[in-house]
Amino acid sequence: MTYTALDAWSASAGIKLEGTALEVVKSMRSLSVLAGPGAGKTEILAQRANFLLTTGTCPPPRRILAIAFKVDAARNLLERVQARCDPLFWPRFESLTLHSFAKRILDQFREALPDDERPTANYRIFAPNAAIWNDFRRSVETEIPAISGYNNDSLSKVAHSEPFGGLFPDNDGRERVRKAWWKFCIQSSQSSITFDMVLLLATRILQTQQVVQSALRRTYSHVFLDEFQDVNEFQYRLIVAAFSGSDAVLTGVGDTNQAIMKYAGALPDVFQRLEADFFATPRRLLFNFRSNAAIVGLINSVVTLFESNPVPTEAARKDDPVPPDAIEGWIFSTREDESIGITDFISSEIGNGRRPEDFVVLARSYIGNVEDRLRPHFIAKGIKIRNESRKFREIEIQDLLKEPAVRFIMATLKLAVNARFGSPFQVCRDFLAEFEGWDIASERGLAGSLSAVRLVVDGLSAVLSDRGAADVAGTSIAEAVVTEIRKAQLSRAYGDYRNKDRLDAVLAAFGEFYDTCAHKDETWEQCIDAIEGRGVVRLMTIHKSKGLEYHTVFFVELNDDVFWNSQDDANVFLVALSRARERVKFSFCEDSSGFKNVRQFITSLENAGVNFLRKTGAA
Ligand SMILES: Nc1ncnc2c1ncn2[C@@H]1O[C@H](COP(=O)(O)OP(=O)(O)OP(=O)(O)O)[C@@H](O)[C@H]1O
Repeated sequence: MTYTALDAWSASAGIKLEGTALEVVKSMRSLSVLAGPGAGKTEILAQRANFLLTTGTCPPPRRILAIAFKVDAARNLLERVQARCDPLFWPRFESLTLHSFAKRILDQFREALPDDERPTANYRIFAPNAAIWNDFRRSVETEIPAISGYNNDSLSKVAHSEPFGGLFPDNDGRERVRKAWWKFCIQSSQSSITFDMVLLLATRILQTQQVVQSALRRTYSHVFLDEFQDVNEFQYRLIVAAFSGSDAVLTGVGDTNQAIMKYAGALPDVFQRLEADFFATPRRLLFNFRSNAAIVGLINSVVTLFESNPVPTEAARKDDPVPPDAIEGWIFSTREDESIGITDFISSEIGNGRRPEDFVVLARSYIGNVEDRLRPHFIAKGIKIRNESRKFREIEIQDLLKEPAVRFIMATLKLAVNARFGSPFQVCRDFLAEFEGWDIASERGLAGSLSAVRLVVDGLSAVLSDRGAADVAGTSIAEAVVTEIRKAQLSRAYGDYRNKDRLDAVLAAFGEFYDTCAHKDETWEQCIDAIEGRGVVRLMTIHKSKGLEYHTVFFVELNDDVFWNSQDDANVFLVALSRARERVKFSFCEDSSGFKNVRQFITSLENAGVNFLRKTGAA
């Protein structure tokens, strides 16, 4: 293996790395990096992985572990590393969510737990609802009469508090409740445990089993913590148990303005803790690579509405041209006028060569209502629109497409109909190699995965038998790709699918969603584009826009004073605002019930440089 000399290493084409960004990429010590939206946090981690692997700074057999807090963030980072790094190197880069990291420890070392804390091998993960808390109360009310004094919230706190007798004295009533909950979850023929319990158990294993802890520490020389602002206490403790006091170099990256998870208990001082516990040096990235100068200016002004001493970001694209309507507010008399106005605007932009997928319409909630209002106008103009929150079998489209089973089906389908968008061969091969445990860096693994790809594609082609997309049912495609054997493999590879109903629901949802995308007289390519959202204008809630970027962002339905009452809401709004590359439009309607509450917000936007126009429905 040939390594690049440290000072001969350079960033991938098109990526500008200077100053602090370059220092972060090449750092030999732990860092805690704060950066605003669009600062290139994900890109910097991808470049850092490339640097560490290709220069031999992370030497084999040691690996890099990247921990993210959402499945798509973990996948996005892995894809960027794969795209920028030679296949000789990137297999030593692992990108996991913290949950899957914890689950992996639990699954491998479950046996090390004492009897009363050890879930059964076939344990399932659940989120307790009111009915389950009631069941629990009923099951222990004779033994612990005080249980009636606990509401669901306090029950959840006690149940998931510091376990194993660490927090409450033995004679404290709460300790009895906690123990009873663990017994309730663990001691049946199939244990049901919460995600928090998975984290606690994995932490427990690392704290008590030195061999496991040392093996983990030997494996990883570098650890990335992406979206670190979202870490809560349990999650942080797992990271401490895994790596505190080791030689691992940690890189924690995050953005306090994007702390979307505050409601889930994210730690406000998590960066300071990283600095104290891991001797991480603080760094700040001040550029925004995504948005043009007008939008960066707006973001900086809006931040001052919510924070007393914000650190402004600088537009890295300061020399790029800015469209005259880059930041604009629109006021319509009625919602009907608004729907016509937005549709006409997008339609004329598409007429000028912009793509439908360059636009997103964001609302805080009730996105289905927005869809109902816009759809007829979009149809009349021949533009496809998609509400990413629309559910099939309780799964939102946006989440459905991220499901491993669906990504595997889509890659196979593309190969079968010869639609090459998005490296389907590589995706399909990697899935199959993962299912079979093949190492594609080895000759045997590569040959095995190639013939497996051929086999699965041939199997699907036989089912399609030269028919058009609309003549094949979505369920037939799902069944042809995800056979019973593949189902078993998927459930081995992805903990979520261990619950058979869940995998079946994903496959059924895919089938139904496919059927809505396959139209008569359209080609396979059009069908695949419709599934993957090319050629469609998207609608989504602002929460779901995190991590994405669009040319033009419309905000609608911001007519809600509740929205501006908390720092969390402000953060969510800032995340959404920073999705825009070139243009942001804030649209308000006078006939919506919340309009009377947004005067102050409109004034603030005006003060921040947003030009408000009174609009009519007509183009
Ligand atoms: N150093 C760089 N040089 C040029 N372009 C860059 C650089 N870093 C990032 N970009 C581009 O800027 C955009 C934002 O980058 P990226 O998604 O990595 O930022 P982020 O900080 O992770 O974003 P966010 O947290 O707001 O979702 C992307 O289009 C990316 O390709």
